[in-house]
Amino acid sequence: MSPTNTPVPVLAFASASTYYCARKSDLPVWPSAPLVMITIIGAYWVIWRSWLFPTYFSELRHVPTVQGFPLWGQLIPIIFEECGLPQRRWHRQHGPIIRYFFPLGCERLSVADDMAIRHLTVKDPYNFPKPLRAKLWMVRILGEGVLLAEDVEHARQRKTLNPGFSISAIRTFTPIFWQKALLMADLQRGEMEEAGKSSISFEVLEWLNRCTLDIIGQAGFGYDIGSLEDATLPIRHAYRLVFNFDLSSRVLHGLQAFFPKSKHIPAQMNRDMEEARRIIQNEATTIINEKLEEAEQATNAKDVLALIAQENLKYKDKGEPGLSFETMRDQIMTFLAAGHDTTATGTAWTIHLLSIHPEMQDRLREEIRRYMPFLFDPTWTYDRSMILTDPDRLPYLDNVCRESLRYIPPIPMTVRESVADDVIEGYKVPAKTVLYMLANAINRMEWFWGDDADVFDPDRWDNLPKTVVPNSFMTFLQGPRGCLGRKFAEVEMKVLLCVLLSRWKFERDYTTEDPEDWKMWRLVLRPKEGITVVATPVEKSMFY
Ligand code: HEM
Repeated sequence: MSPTNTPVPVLAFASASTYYCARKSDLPVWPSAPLVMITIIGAYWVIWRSWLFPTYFSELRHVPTVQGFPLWGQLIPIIFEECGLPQRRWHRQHGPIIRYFFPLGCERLSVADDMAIRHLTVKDPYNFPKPLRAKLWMVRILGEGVLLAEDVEHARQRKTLNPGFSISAIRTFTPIFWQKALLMADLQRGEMEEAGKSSISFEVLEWLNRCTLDIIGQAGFGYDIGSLEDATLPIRHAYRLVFNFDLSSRVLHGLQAFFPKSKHIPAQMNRDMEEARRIIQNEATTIINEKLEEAEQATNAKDVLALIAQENLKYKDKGEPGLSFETMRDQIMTFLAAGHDTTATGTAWTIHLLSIHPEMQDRLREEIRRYMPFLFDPTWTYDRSMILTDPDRLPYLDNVCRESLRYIPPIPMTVRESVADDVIEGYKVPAKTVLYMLANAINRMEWFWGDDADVFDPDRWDNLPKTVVPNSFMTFLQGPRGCLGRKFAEVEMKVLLCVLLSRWKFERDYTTEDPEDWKMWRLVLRPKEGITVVATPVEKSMFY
């Protein structure tokens, strides 16, 4: 029985009592009848949603449940705490599969169990697509590319794009990572010299966002966005608008998850999102106009645009119409967003963690010096043929990156909704159940990571407990819907850290708020005011 349907016996009871009351008390049937009826149905609905349904009728009633009143559910901690933090606590109290409530008694499941995660991500991923409501919110900025496609269409797009993310393809992109990272470091140095100081305080997330945006532009589409050289470009402005964290924006974003139509309310946040969407769409259109022809000629190229162009030609060769302009544009929008903010946020959080763990920072810098001494030589210029610039050779760097991505996952959660009835780890899960996999909870569960799950410790990766399985680390999700750009992001992040740490020693800027105090979720988990660090040159000679 659906909780939203008022059962026929209740309607019959309400009508009969309405009629009886009106007759008994000599009241006119209008307007007393409708009032009595509404009162009875309302009372019944409240009792049904808050008690009868969740306790006695719901097919999910056997799932361990977080205490609270289902009518308003656990909305307050979910809204006011960091994304994933309440669920981390509830999983610790109630186990790896839990039920909690959104307002009006809407049930939600959160899974942090290896087999259950495997079920959702590998065994039956297409029975658990992203809910329409979540998509409607994301589509404005991401376009309808591979991230939001489902089922056969998703499998087709993924197959087209896969070659662009193979190890050999990433190797061809690595020189771009180095060139842009070195350009960023040079520009930072210029800023310090201009200020005439011996150290500088800068917001590292903004720098990294510009750098990774330029990287995805060049590596993904052979297009020079140039946001490192010009911080005021409209495209950067657009992404800044998306991350506006003032109170009214947060409330409206929350509202849109429930009422998508609220995007038409003439509020500042809706105007900002529309402006951002327009700018990002324009940028994607420019990329197609300027680069598609070139990409069509580059038959051996593996960047995203070349792969889309080749697919387009394949259709045309078969006499079919080919991909629509909107399909290509939306795919570019997807990669522009998914391919830059995530890595920038992950790298910025790593810089923050290293700034509050100076001994780890020193150790990492010494490793970089040992493997890549040329980075500390002011006369060195990048040479793309240098095998020594492979950042995967540095074991401690690998540990630091993994641990930072475990400890603060840039995408803290993913949401799914079942299409058909299913059984997950013995629990019957009816169609239309909304389920969460929260990396920000799963990555910290003691049953995977041990008692020190909440400690930031890169060395753990040298000696993982046997309980750690692939699904204990959900930063990139898993399975056919897992992050397509995982290897791309991992190498990019390492290159960025090699360059930044060989140039700068980072300390936390205690004149600013602790970024860990207020992490906000909007596509990624980012600090409200960015991450400001005090940077001092490692080698004076690097700065002339
Ligand atoms: C540290 C950086 C990154 C993290 C933590 C990350 C994380 C994720 C996660 C969790 C998902 C699954 C989202 C969901 O389905 O709910 C995802 C999907 C995706 N990511 Fe990443 N990502 C990162 C970097 C990148 C980069 C650099 C690219 C592209 C160059 C990229 C491209 C994609 C794409 C295309 C998908 C959609 C995959 C699909 O649905 O088949 N990501 N990413």
